[in-house]
Amino acid sequence: MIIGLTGSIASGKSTVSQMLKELGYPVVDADLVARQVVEPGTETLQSIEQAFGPEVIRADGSMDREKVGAIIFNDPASRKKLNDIIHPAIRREMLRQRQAFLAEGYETVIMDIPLLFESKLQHMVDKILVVSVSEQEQLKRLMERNGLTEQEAKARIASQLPMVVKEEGADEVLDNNGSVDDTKRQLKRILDNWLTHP
Ligand SMILES: Nc1ncnc2c1ncn2[C@@H]1O[C@H](COP(=O)(O)OP(=O)(O)OP(=O)(O)O)[C@@H](O)[C@H]1O
Repeated sequence: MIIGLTGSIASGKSTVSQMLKELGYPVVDADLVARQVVEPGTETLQSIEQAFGPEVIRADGSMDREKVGAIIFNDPASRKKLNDIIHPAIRREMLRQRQAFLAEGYETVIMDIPLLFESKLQHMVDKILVVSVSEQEQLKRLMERNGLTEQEAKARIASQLPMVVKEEGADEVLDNNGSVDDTKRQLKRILDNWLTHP
């Protein structure tokens, strides 16, 4: 079974992803994959160099994110060009890692995809688990973790798909308003249920 793990900013996805790793599940981490596909020497980075010129590559062979950021800033055509290179590469690599875990003999694979709904990647998974918190708790945790003002934190929350929309698309919603232990108990219950009644 392929389980997609998602939620909103500061809802507790990383916390739950870590719990799943501790329980022994293999995790494909979309944020990590996004960095892996543009590591020095990758085909994707070569394509980016061809598209935007050698100045986007640093002396050590890594991508100069600031330069790339400056090029695509306020330039939708360049942004699209970059996304058209990077997004398919991320999807391919996520599927490759998923397949590698299955080939190793794992029967359940977790795909930790923060923007699962925004990127329309529902087709990659069999079940969707959404980690949810109340707006109040989300705001409080985000301000604390990132040292943001209320206004800054609210702006970040507003830039994503609303929590309720994600909950509607979920097979199960994990309520992360309580303690970490409470979340762990819910997680185990949901997994037991899915894995015994797929
Ligand atoms: N049940 C909980 N009780 C208290 N604090 C929590 C709980 N779950 C997570 N947190 C804290 O809330 C913050 C956000 O959690 P986490 O980083 O797991 O969220 P996330 O969804 O991965 O966030 P992002 O999308 O921004 O990376 C962290 O500081 C984390 O330690």
